[in-house]
Amino acid sequence: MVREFAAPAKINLCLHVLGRRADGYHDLHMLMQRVSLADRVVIALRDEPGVEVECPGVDLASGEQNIAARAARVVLAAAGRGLGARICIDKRIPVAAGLGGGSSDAATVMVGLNRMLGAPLAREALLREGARLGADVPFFVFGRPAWATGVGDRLRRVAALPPVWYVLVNPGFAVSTAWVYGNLRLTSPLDVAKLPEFFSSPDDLVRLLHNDLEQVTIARYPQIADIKERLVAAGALGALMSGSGPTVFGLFDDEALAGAAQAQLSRNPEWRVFKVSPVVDTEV
Ligand SMILES: C[C@@](CO)(OP(=O)(O)O)[C@H](O)COP(=O)(O)OP(=O)(O)OC[C@H]1O[C@@H](n2ccc(N)nc2=O)[C@H](O)[C@@H]1O
Ligand SMILES: Nc1ncnc2c1ncn2[C@@H]1O[C@H](COP(=O)(O)OP(=O)(O)O)[C@@H](O)[C@H]1O
Repeated sequence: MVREFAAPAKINLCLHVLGRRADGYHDLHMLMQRVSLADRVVIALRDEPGVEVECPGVDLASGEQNIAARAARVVLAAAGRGLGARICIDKRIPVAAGLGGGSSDAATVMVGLNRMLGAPLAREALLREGARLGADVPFFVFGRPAWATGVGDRLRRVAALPPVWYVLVNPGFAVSTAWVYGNLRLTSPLDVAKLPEFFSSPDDLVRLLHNDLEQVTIARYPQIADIKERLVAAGALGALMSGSGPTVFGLFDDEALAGAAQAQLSRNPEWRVFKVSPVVDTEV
């Protein structure tokens, strides 16, 4: 049996760091949304045990170090039928970019393989096992826009978000999430009660845009501030670094303007620029 799935990227519309925990991780308060830039994941079931992963054309680990392999192993073990899997990932999401590509691949493999094997894991188990693979994996299993708290593993539905377009600009270098958290200087935490719950217009989203990880990342990579300015000059209502960066997204309420901004920013040959829209909900 062979199946193909889309593994979408995410953006963090807001990311507030509440504090450092005893285990070294940070408690967060985020609004997260999946967008239409996606890796293509092909899963083939095999009669013999073992997992193989390849990501053609990308300098990424293909064995056990690939998070998609670890995700597959969890589901195959739960099925307990001595089966294996071969996974091929067409990486379209830039790697180590703040777009959650690895986490999305892992969640997509867990959910997809689980379905192919007759659902040995219930939704709660997928969320729990996903959290063991990476802090962002449960959000992708969740399958809809969400408020994410804890390390990103506690998820709560958000009322419908307004239709908008985003232009993603990736400057072409990778940033390590662990490095960003490790160099963070914590400021006074946010009063979460002040965050809005309902978003009826694009302006409501613009008011939310905030990322506590921006300062440390921009201090090392000033190009990120430059990209933000260019997106706003090209007509974005607001622009923000996503997650630990370095990808920046601009928020547009007009698709043609977003298209023009994409064309304009694509003139820089070092940048990868994508025009995307929010992904429709897909609950497991
Ligand atoms: C910043 C965010 C925002 O969505 O995403 P990215 O920008 O990386 O996609 C996440 O918090 C990233 O989540 P994820 O990339 O899954 O993190 P993990 O692999 O579990 O952790 C990598 C390292 O980051 C640090 N870490 C991660 C999450 C967190 N809440 N606090 C942390 O301090 C830890 O040092 C950990 O060892
Ligand atoms: N399938 C995968 N896709 C991307 N990165 C992966 C994958 N498997 C393991 N990794 C590792 O995870 C790290 C984080 O990658 P990624 O999820 O793309 O970034 P981010 O955490 O910024 O969203 C990479 O540096 C890479 O070495």
